[in-house]
Parts: sequence; structure tokens; C-alpha cells
Amino acid sequence: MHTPSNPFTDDDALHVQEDGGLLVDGGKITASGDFATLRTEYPEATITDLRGGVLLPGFIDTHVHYPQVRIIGGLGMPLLDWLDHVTLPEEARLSSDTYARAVARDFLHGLRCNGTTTALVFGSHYRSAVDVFFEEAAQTGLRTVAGQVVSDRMLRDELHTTPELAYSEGKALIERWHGVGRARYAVTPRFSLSASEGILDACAALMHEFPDVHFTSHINENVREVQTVKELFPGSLDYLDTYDRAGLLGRRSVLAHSVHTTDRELGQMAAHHCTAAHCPCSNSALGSGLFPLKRHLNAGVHVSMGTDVGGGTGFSMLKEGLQAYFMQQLLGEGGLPLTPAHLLYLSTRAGAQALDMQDQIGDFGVGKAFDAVWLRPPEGSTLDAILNHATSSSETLAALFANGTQADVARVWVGGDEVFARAGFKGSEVVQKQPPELVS
Ligand SMILES: Nc1nc2[nH]cnc2c(=O)[nH]1
Ligand SMILES: [Zn+2]
Repeated sequence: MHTPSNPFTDDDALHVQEDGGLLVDGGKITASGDFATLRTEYPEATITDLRGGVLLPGFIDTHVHYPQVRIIGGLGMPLLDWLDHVTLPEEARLSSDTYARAVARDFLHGLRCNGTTTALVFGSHYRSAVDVFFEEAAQTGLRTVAGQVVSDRMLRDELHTTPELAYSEGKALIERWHGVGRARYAVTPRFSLSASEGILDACAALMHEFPDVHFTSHINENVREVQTVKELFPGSLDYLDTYDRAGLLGRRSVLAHSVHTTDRELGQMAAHHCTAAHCPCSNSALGSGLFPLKRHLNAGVHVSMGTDVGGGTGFSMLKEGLQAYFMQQLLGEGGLPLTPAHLLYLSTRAGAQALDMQDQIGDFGVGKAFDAVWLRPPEGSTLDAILNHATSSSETLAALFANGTQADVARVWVGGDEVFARAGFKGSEVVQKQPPELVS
């Protein structure tokens, strides 16, 4: 199942192929269709038998923090208290490369065992911890868009930098990592609350010098945060304007949360072709608010989804999709009722568009990379029972979002390379030269 078009504008966006096949060559999809037909057309192809499960495009998480994997689940505090008491002390521990490497491994494992194949990752404030992250990411084969997080006020001294250092360290990281293997770079001021105009200008200088890097930050997440930003930037019209004035907004800009965004800001986000990364579990856990999805879409703002680990509650994009659905339900008249097709789109293709990678990933179209997650619930599990009795593909997809967890992820590929296999599902155990019924 995949969504090669946008279900918010196309009622037939969900494509389902029962007993389908994908021909993969050099990591890319070169043909697709009915399995029996493909088998006849390509009799020499090695067959990976994925019956008994559902194959989806790999999930794309467009907002997730690598230093926060070990503090997931700090409930009971609003954003600014949670940052002070839980998050920033942990982020300061990444001054040790040894600690950073262990955290990076935990983080990357969390992504791939949940079926996430591409992520836009908030890095560390420490340059060396960002190097460590890219080194470890290269080992896993995942696609990552990541960058050094920069701030120069309001956090804690050891996490602050200067505009000069932010520029020089950012430049060195971009030259070392951007476009190397599956890595890309994102210029990442933490949020305007912890950024002077000088540091936003340093970020803009990097984006001017390297026009194809990405930009990401937070926006309008929490009422106290929004009020503080207003006081810190008296010359700006609103929160978005603090980034806009610096020249940071464009097609590759992803702004996380956008819960309390005004109509003026939405209009400007649309005009700049920015993406809002919706993080429903985090918004619920930190009590940030109910994301106005309808207002974003009506204004023409592209929306993707992120787990926001560790403000969020885990790496599962299935859980994130379900929470997005819940929150729209809770908004009543103001909400947008979401179908399983919307949830799949938000978890996959919408993320590819946010990263301007829609020509390479996000669906199973011919020419796309084979980035995929095979969901196969353990035999005897409740989800297994539900799927065995589902009467339509839409029911199946709804059940995956409502019930699916990490335990249901059996195999994961990026560019045709297997990056995760659950015990009992290692590649060789299910790959045959010929399907069993042809063996005499
Ligand atoms: N959710 C979230 N919001 C932020 N705003 C600034 N930093 C953070 C963070 O780490 N998490
Ligand atoms: Zn965040």
C-alpha cells in the first residue's frame, strides 16, 4: 500500500496491490504490478517472499531529537519547564563523545526498528557530537537530514555558542557531511527564544553559501514560549517573522509544531512553501495544544509529521498517525476527520515532500528508491487476528495504525539494503530463487 498522490486533494490517493510485486534493481524500483505478471516478465529475478504481511513505504519522521532518546517519557511538565529540568541537562551530557556515540546508537536503533527510513534530526549543540551522529548514521544505512543545534541565550552556558562559531562549525560540518552517502545537512537554530538576531544571521549566511541545505527549527509550540519570543523580538511582527526577517524560510524549511500560528503566519508559510511538522504525541504529552490542521491546509501550508522524541513518546510513526487522528477527532467541528490514507500519507510521502526528496522516496513509484517497511504482526497477536479478518484494505490500514507497534515491524530496507530484520526474519530465511510452488 502507498499514497503516490495527496489524499487531502485526491480521493483515490491510496494505492493497494494485493499479491503485488516490486522489481528492485540497484536499490531502485524498476517495475511494479501484479506478482504473477512480474514473475513471468522477469523469470531470472531473485524473489523475496513477503506474503503474510503488509509492505509500506519506509516512514519519514520530519521532527526528532537525537540527544533526547534516553529521556523519552518525562511527563507532567509544560515545554519550558521540561526543557530546563529534563532535556537540557541531558543534552549537556553530549559534550562527551563516548556518551554521544552510545546515545546516537540508541537513537538510530529506535528509528530503524520502528520502520523509519528517513528522518529530519535535531542534532546536538556540540559539533563533535554531530560528527559522531553522522558517523553512526552512515553505519546504519538510514537517510538522515541533520545539523548542529545552535543557541546563544536563555538555555545554559555550556550549550551556548556565538554567531562566529555557529557559522564556522556549521560550515565545517556541511563540507564534511552534506550529500555524503545518505546524509544531508539542516541548519538548525533551536528556536527563536534561545537565538539572538546575530545567530539567526549566521544561520542565514550558511544557507546563502550552501543553498541546497535544509532549514529546521521550532515555532509556536507553547503559549509561554510564544509570549517570550514576542518580548525578545519587539521589532518582529510575530514568531514566524523572526525567521523570515533573517531570510531563513523556503522550500526546504521545516517548522515543528505550529500549534498557535496566526493567519498572517500561515499565509507567509504558504508563500515561502515551508512545511509544518505536526507532532501530535509531543503536543499531547507537553500539553502544547491541538494542531489546527484544517487552517494549515486551507492556507496552503504543507504538513508532514514528526515524533518529536523525546518530547514525544516514542519512535513509532504508526502511533503518531493514530494520535494525529485522535486530535482531529477531539477538535470537533474545527477538526479534519482523517482516513487511513491520510495517516499513511502523513507518515511517508508528506515527509518526502517536506525534505524536497519526493522524486526519490515516499512511495513505491517506478524510479523511487526501495525504502520500505514490512509489517507482519507476530502470529497469534491481536493485530494478527484483526488482519486475518479484515474485509478491505482500508480496514487493514486502519488496524495497522490503531494497533501496530514496533513489535509488528519485521523487515526494513533503505535503497534496497536491509537495515533491520526482526529475529526470525533475516533476509536469507525468506528469499528464494523461485517461489515454492514452482519447485518440482
Ligand atoms: N518539543 C520541543 N520543543 C522545543 N523547543 C525548543 N527546544 C525544544 C525541544 O527540545 N523539544
Ligand atoms: Zn522538537
